[in-house]
Amino acid sequence: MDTFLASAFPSTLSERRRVVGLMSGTSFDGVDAVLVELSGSQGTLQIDAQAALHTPYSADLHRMLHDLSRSDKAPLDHLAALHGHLADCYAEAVTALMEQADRPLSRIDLVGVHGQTIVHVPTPLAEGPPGRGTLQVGAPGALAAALNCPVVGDFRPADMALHGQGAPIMPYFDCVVLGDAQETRLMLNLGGIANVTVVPAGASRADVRAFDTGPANMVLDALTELLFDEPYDAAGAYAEAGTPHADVVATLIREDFFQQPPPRSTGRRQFGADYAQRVWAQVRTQDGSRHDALATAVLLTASSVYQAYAQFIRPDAPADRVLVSGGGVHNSTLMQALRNAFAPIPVASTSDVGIDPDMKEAIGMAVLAHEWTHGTATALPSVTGATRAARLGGLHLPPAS
Ligand SMILES: Nc1ncnc2c1ncn2[C@@H]1O[C@H](COP(=O)(O)OP(=O)(O)OP(=O)(O)O)[C@@H](O)[C@H]1O
Ligand SMILES: CC(=O)N[C@H]1[C@@H]2OC[C@@H](O2)[C@@H](O)[C@@H]1O[C@H](C)C(=O)O
Repeated sequence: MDTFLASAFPSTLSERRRVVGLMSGTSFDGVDAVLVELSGSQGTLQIDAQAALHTPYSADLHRMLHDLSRSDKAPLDHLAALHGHLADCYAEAVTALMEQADRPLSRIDLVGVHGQTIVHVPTPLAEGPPGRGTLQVGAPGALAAALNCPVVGDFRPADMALHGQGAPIMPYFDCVVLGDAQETRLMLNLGGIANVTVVPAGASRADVRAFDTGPANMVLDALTELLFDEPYDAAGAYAEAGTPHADVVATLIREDFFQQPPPRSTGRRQFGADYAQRVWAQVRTQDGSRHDALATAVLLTASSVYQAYAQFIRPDAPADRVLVSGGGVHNSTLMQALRNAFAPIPVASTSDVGIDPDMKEAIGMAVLAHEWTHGTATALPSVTGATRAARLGGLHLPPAS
């Protein structure tokens, strides 16, 4: 197979590649696209960021994704149509990225695409078919055809086949790119969901721990939409004007999910719009305002991240620094709540270590695709619970001409 790739797409396997990474996460806000030049592998990996672009989803697409992920009776034809439509959206995002970089599409050697998670079933359902699975839409094969370029996607199933949760998959990047010989680092991504990776000073991959801590922007966005009719709480201004209801947080944080030891992963099924409604109902019962609801959701995020750290990470690997990525870095109220919770441990953005916090996961997808071509097993069984490390992803090639 590598022989075929080498003859049909020689630049894909050249020492220094131009790789596009595409991420669209649980916030359903749009597509993050990066162009990076990558060379080396694992310990010798070098990343040279060239261009980055966020392309927002249209309001219609945002709503359709919400509807699909919320409903237990989502129409299957809508799902199939979105699988194709998202691939078109990704192709448009890549085209805009390359225009911004002033480079032709033909200069791309490889693409890594995460796809849009619609539903993730890491443990068997109580009712229904047996088995576990994960569904990311945005067909990588269609994207390969649109861009006429090899695409690596479907990063989660191989780990699940080896009894892992198939998530999180960023810890490879956190360890290889952001790990440090002297400093124990806690990487915190504040996307729709909050997730952490701890990389102890000088650690090997087996020492890395990572898991989803619970909600981040997903609940904040749902409350902002419900109460202010806006997509998100810009800079956390509404939350800052409110007062957090600490007893509501104390009640919510006692629930099962927050006690569950890692490996654990979650998503919109658990912390979607219904959950936001519950938070609002509890704040309202105490005559709280809509600003208080946002302040409470901010405190819930910061407290659940800190509680997870204190319970499951600190005993073995006390952190020297917290490095935050994801859209949540722009929410100053949330960042302040995290600084309060973690003090005296400093809480900074990944930009302090040279990684654009808005593009970390997109760069991660480029790196996973690049490592796939090197045959690197990028899953971390210490994180996902798999029986051994899988080479994450599947290769999709353009149709033969
Ligand atoms: N200026 C801002 N102020 C406050 N919040 C912001 C701002 N910009 C972005 N955000 C938040 O960041 C979210 C997007 O974050 P991000 O792109 O990291 O999420 P994601 O990749 O979809 O999620 P995940 O990493 O969980 O898959 C938005 O929905 C919004 O809530
Ligand atoms: C199944 C799925 O899409 N999981 C996402 C989700 O969004 C955030 C968090 O939950 C994280 O575990 C994961 O994404 C990142 C890219 C990961 O796997 O590392």
